Amino acid sequence: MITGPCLIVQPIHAAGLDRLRAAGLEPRPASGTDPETLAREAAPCVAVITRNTGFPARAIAAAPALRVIGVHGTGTDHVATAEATEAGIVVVNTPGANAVSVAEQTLALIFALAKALPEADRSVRRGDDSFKFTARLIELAGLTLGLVGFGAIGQATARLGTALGLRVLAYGPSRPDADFANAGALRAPSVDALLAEADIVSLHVPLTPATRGLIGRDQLARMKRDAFLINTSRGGLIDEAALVEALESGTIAGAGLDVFAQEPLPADHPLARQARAILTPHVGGSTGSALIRTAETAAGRVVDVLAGRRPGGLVNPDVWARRRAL
Ligand SMILES: NC(=O)c1ccc[n+]([C@@H]2O[C@H](COP(=O)([O-])OP(=O)(O)OC[C@H]3O[C@@H](n4cnc5c(N)ncnc54)[C@H](O)[C@@H]3O)[C@@H](O)[C@H]2O)c1
Ligand SMILES: O=C(O)[C@H](O)COP(=O)(O)O
Repeated sequence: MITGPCLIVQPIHAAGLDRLRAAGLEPRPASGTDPETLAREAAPCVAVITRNTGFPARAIAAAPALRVIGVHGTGTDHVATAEATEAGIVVVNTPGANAVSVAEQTLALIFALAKALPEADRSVRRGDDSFKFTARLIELAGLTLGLVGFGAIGQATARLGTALGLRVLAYGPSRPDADFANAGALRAPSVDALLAEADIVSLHVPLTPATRGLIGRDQLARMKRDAFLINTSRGGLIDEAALVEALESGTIAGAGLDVFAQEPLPADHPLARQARAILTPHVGGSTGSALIRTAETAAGRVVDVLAGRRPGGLVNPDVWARRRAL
């Protein structure tokens, strides 16, 4: 029987909490997400489950009993994995658990831009039919969708795109040809080639030192003037000041963003004033089914680690042999 408290940094679906309780753990919701609160509340815990606010080095240092950090989701850029590894703490995530939902969110942002959904909705509510006659909406079939990153979400997005009649071009140098063939995508030789050719550019790479600022002023200038940029991955992939400038000057036609360098996006942020941008608050994985899958998978992997079973989704596999003992 496993016992001990598991800090829940941000709310997760009850299915995950039930899984922890069934194994003997006591889920404890954190009362805040600042490093000081997390350090204080993680101190007695054997496990932590975190969402995209992450788990900082300071909290790791303050938690001598901590054995495992479960990441609710795929991206681990926000977790102090190097410090966890150093301390012998296992980090697990849930790749793929929310991939289809994020691909659907990507398509939702594309549709919202192409069909001007916010503007259309507002015009109806005003009782004003002028939009019907001024609207110049976009037919997607036949356009080129360019995907930067071709893992679980990139491939799921490609399948949805090809079903709509989009021509899908993808950049994923480490992926085998079979992934492209199975998803109906063409291989792009470089990010620059993809930027020049795509009518819609969508980002699906993790945030790492190599991908931070991947899309800056130069890359935006390479895009077509009537192209859209979509980001459901991480805000840090885009130089947001350059994006604001590109939207204001008409260098690109619009942006659909689910993620931001700072979350929540401050209400007075220049992106929040862009008429050519559609913004959602990091909800790509927040469908009912993805939330259940992600919470159950994260909780199940935390329980596996504490029970001594090698879990799926090991982020720091090297630590397994020298993990902290219970
Ligand atoms: N908005 C949301 O709620 C949400 C939900 C899930 C994931 N995400 C984000 O989406 C990202 C992608 O998720 P995924 O499930 O597709 O992950 P994945 O690991 O399956 O795929 C990522 C792909 O990017 C590739 N890659 C890494 N660096 C690259 C580079 N410089 N150039 C080209 N390719 C590169 C990897 O090799 C991999 O194939 C996650 O890292 C996460 O940050 C956001
Ligand atoms: O990387 C991911 O999977 C998402 O960013 C998950 O974020 P969430 O747990 O806050 O939904």
